[in-house]
Amino acid sequence: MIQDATPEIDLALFGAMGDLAMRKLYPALYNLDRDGLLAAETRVLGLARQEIDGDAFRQRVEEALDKYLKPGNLDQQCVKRFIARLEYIQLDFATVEGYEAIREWREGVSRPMTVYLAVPAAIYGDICGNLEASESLDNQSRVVVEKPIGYDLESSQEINDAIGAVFPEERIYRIDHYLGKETVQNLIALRFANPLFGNQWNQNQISHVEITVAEQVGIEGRWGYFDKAGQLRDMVQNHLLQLLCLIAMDPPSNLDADAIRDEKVKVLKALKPFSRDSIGRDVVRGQYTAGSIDGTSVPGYLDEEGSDTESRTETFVAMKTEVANWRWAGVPFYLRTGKRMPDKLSQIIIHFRQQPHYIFDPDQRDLAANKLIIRLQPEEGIALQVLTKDGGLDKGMRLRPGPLHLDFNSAFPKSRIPDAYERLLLEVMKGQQYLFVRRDEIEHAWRWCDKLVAGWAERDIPPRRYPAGSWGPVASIAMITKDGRSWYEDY
Ligand SMILES: NC(=O)C1=CN([C@@H]2O[C@H](COP(=O)(O)OP(=O)(O)OC[C@H]3O[C@@H](n4cnc5c(N)ncnc54)[C@H](OP(=O)(O)O)[C@@H]3O)[C@@H](O)[C@H]2O)C=CC1
Ligand SMILES: O=C1O[C@H](COP(=O)(O)O)[C@@H](O)[C@H](O)[C@H]1O
Repeated sequence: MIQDATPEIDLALFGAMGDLAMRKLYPALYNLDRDGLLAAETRVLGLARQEIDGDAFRQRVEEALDKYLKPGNLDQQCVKRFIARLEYIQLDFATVEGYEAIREWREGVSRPMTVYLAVPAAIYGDICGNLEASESLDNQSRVVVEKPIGYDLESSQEINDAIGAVFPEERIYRIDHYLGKETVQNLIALRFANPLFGNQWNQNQISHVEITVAEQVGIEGRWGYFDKAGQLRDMVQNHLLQLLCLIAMDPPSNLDADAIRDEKVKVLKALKPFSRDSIGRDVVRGQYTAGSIDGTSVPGYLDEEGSDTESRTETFVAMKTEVANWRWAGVPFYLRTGKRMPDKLSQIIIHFRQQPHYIFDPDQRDLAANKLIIRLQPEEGIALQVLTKDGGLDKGMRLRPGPLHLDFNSAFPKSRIPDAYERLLLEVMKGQQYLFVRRDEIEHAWRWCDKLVAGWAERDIPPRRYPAGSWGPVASIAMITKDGRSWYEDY
């Protein structure tokens, strides 16, 4: 059944034959269609430079759905309905020639057009300029752009200027797909709907925060892109800093996009820059060497396809940082992300302070602090680790840590947890921007990262090696251990 809440749109998808489109966007659009969340008239125009016709394009998309959707979600009738929405135009995006075909596709149609740029950011400006020059846009058209926007502050400003010359900020949707993950939404609910947490959320009650985003994959054939970027630009500048902002921000006055984004910007501005000394002490860069993941041997970074054996690009970063404001002064935020780690795992751990006076067994003192464990993947859920009395007559007043657990899959068994791209595409269709990143957020994040990169270059700090399948260089463990703490390990 179509829910009339989703407005109809025309989606022009640049990069229609690329990895992102095949792996994420068509499956997400199909799932929305299957769940009755695509308006009947919504159409999708694939644009790419391959010389194929509409039928061959639809065939490729159908194969992608077969490959990337969970078998239980494939319903042949829905596949047929979804595929019938697709059309294809062959185009070289860099030149204006051929863009008139988009205008022709839109002739006689009044529904808004959304342009999705699933292409490298370096050609966002060309595409926006060509769309404008060919008069393919109107004053309702929106644009969706992917991360990373640029390589540093300067390049991101150039790209944002080029997009902004054609689209006003309120019609630009900058994707950070972590913001579409179910638990991230729940983080907002948890923090701002529950006084239990809202009132404890500060340096008086929280001792430190951990954010781990571990990936099992390596660079997946993306050497050309990744070796120029590295894990700091690929993951920290966007996903980890966005998570940090959602944890650290003050309550917004309402759920409007700008109210939320204003608060996130304040956090980014308050992030302490690293000094020459603290870079060596509080940041660890790593690069994986050959190893094994789930019992399968995998090559080291320098042996990946297309590699340059001299590369010093990092595939792992761990750091201790701080948000220098009244709420968070003195509370370390430990961040860690890497490729080729033992598990795919994204989680945030909020470590609460211990009770001011402790009355239980001194041997158990280390247990005596609550932790809030916010799991983004693989199993989405939130658990509060509390201490209770260990059961049994022979145990006396022994404490036992255990979770008060909210596992979204078992708590809400009937509702499928949607992929981040489903949520984000739906919000674009509805014209809601609160899950998208504003220009100033991106630029403040780059400013902070650029200083770190400059510090690495100045101090000439090479990445430390870690075997694929490990939790990163030993130095990343030492970095937190010297504060008398450890990375949360209940994987
Ligand atoms: N893949 C992913 O998981 C993620 C991707 N992203 C971002 O999404 C965007 C797309 O990434 P991804 O799909 O992986 O990239 P791909 O290289 O797989 O796809 C990009 C597509 O754009 C096409 N293209 C590039 N230049 C032109 C041009 N001048 N004219 C016509 N077609 C052109 C390429 O065509 P051709 O093959 O002919 O060169 C290719 O099909 C990037 O900005 C990336 O950073 C962000 C997060 C995750
Ligand atoms: O943006 C990116 O994210 C993926 C990790 O996303 P996830 O949803 O699978 O956690 C990362 O592998 C990729 O390098 C990066 O560009």
